[in-house]
Amino acid sequence: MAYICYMQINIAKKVAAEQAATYIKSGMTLGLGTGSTAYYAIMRIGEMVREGLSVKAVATSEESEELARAQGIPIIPFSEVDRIHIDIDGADEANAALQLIKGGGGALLREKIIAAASDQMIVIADESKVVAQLGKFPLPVEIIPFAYELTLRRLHQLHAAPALRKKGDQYFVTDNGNYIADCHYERIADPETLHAQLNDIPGVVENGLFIGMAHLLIIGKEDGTTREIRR
Ligand SMILES: O=C[C@H](O)[C@H](O)[C@H](O)COP(=O)(O)O
Repeated sequence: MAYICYMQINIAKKVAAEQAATYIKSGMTLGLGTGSTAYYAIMRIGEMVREGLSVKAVATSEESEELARAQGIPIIPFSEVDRIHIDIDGADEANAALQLIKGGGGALLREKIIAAASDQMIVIADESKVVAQLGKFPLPVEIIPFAYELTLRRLHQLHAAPALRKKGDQYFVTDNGNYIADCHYERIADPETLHAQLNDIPGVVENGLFIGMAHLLIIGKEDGTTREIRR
């Protein structure tokens, strides 16, 4: 996924991202998400920095870090992070309880570490991401390459119908050097239980269910308006 490909403006994603940016204040440390919606947030924060906003940031992926630096957003090492005030990130699916599926771009592990360390996680999405029940979007599960065949077997036992993600004719490799198994559930009736079952498998590093992490969901619409759901 290269940010350079977002040439055609997506109004719904852009307005959600820009609304999220209104919560940012000078002096804050920010978490910067990954993906085509987070892209608009990083671009807006870059503009705000150039207009005089004073913030520091950490990024959830190499590509978001690169984009942020190019936009003039100061990126700090984690050793210098005291607290992260606001994390702004996208989602592949979100329900009304603000439970999420993330990791469509493969950044779920770093995204979850940063979301968990943030005072507030703001999720930005267009309307197509809002669902009654999670699961139609294949759930990304990050697994280590060692003995991945055995880990996939364990995922099969959880009825995940896992498919190892590919990039061209190679396996997709995350920023952490791991693989992604996309798990096809169609409907996830009990996200909490599944989250625990997946992370209990040796070889699974993390899964893309984000439960109890998001505080605010900002939904952007094509007509340029936004709607907010708070937890
Ligand atoms: O790994 C990627 C992230 O979880 C993204 O935030 C998620 O896939 C949503 O991406 P997008 O905004 O491009 O739909």
